[in-house]
Amino acid sequence: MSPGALLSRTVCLCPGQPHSLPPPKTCNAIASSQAPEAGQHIELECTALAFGGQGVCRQESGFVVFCNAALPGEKLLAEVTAVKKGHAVATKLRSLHTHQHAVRPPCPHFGPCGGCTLQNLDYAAQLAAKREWVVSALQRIGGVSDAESLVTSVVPCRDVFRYRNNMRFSFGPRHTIEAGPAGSNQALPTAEPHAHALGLHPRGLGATVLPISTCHLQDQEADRILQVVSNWAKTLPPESPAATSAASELQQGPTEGGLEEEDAPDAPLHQQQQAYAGRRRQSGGGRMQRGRGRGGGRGRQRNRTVLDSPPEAPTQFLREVVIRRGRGDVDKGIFMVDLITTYHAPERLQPVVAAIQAEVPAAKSFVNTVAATPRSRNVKTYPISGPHFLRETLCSLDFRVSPRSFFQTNTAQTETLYAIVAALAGLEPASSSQEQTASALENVRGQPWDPNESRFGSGVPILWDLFCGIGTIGLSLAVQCSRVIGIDGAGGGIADASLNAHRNSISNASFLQHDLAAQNIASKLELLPQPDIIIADPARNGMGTALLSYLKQSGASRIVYVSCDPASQARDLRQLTFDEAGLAPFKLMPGVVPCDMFPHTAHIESVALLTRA
Ligand SMILES: C[S@@+](CC[C@H](N)C(=O)[O-])C[C@H]1O[C@@H](n2cnc3c(N)ncnc32)[C@H](O)[C@@H]1O
Repeated sequence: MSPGALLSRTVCLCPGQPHSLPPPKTCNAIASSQAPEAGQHIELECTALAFGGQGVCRQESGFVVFCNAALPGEKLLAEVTAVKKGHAVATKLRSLHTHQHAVRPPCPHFGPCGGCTLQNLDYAAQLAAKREWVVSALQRIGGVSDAESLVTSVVPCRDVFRYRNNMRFSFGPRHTIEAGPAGSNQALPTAEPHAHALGLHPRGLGATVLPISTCHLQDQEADRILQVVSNWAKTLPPESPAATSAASELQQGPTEGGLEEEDAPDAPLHQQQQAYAGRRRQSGGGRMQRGRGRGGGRGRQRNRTVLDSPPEAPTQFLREVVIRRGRGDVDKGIFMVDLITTYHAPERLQPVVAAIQAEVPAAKSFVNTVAATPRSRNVKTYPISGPHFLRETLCSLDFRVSPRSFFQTNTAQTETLYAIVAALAGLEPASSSQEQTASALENVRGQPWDPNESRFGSGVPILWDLFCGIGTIGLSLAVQCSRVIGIDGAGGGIADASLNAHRNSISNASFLQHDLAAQNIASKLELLPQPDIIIADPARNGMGTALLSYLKQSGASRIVYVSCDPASQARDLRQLTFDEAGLAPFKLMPGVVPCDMFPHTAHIESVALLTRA
């Protein structure tokens, strides 16, 4: 979320209404006459990190300025890049003193890359800032006055670099950008448009691509694949100006830094419906609308069919590449490469597949996803070579992951997250082998509530795993339940989940495809065996109001709410705990546990337990 979005989104804290982070109170109090001018160099003091990783700074007058790369407590010199109503946006030029938590970012792309915006802050300080985001969202959006005492310290990640099992890189349609002054986040248009740059979107410049040679979040062999694809792309003849400008218009990818956590919900090969569009929608309504406006009619028209051959209008062929690495026992070290194109022309991809195979023998699986636009409703994935899925191991279970199925990106830390979820659900964690998991559980149990108090006897509870993806959470707990019902909107994820139950000889779990945001969702859910425990792990936009109302009137005694967006989580918790006539509210329990799945990025996972008040 950009600071601008953070300030401009409308706020309504009535349960059941869409709402968002309210603007900092100070902003409205400062007269706009005290605003700096664009281009001006100003001295700032950073007081906090806003959700999204921007430094919240103030001028001496108190005027609020959001500045990237600014660290809490730092005094700095910055250049104002934009002045909005009530706040300004600036780029850091240099620090005015040595900051105690500043570290040298190891990545050469730090600054312009929109991915690791916190790489210049030491890890302990990152964790402190992330905890503050969760506390502040609960206070300001959730209306939780004692949030400070409810939220535990953040469960850290053991591996703070190269922890991701997949990365998505974009082909640049028209411009590339270069690094700005060291430590700053400045993006500069190059003189020469380059149609075949491969990299990540810089923050705030969705239609441009920062060429990336190495990403410290993926492993080094993945870097080699990235370089092979990048070198191949450079040898291609440039696209026609019409094609690149069409792509530029349509390219409003949400993957700033390639780090969107709502990776595409999947549908089975050749049965994709709405999945790719779903991911884009989940990642932020504002972006979706913005993209639609820019894409215009052309984008909508293309959405209707998958393009099995080049379209009539000039179209840039290459869109994105996703590099996934198996980290489980079976496919450990095996890569799946998904080349995402705007139309199907497999012969054009053969040279790059051969080049990757020659350079990185561990790359065994190649697929081609065809999506005419980032928001295409019809998407197909065609196998090119090798298996068209990966096998992953989580909590000692074997999972099949299709190319675009959602799978948590930090495999090692996912086991820790799931152990926290199990503990809060009153169940035994499926895996507590890692030291890290043990300390996470200690973190949970150190709180003044006792999970044993309402512990379910083995095999008793009915568990609903809402937003289940490929079924990982529910299946890992199935042995302790009489029944697990997993629900997700993505057909491909549900297909994988059912296969995963079978593959692991789990017979008490079933998986259903439903749009949990639908207004009539109650009519679907009331037909199911009613839950004792609900685990909900929605995408970034949280749960819909119809679902929240249904959960409130369900017979469930506890809900474990896993979220990758503290703001939408706080909003939903407010509705679930709101005392309405005739509906027994839930109570938010002490022990809201932030778990860091994404070091150096402005993302935090947070797990909350609700029980009946
Ligand atoms: C953060 S993922 C969680 C997946 C799973 N719990 C896990 O740990 O891997 C969010 C999931 O929500 C699903 N989803 C998003 N919007 C949905 C909707 N409106 N209805 C149902 N499922 C939805 C996505 O397909 C995705 O699988």
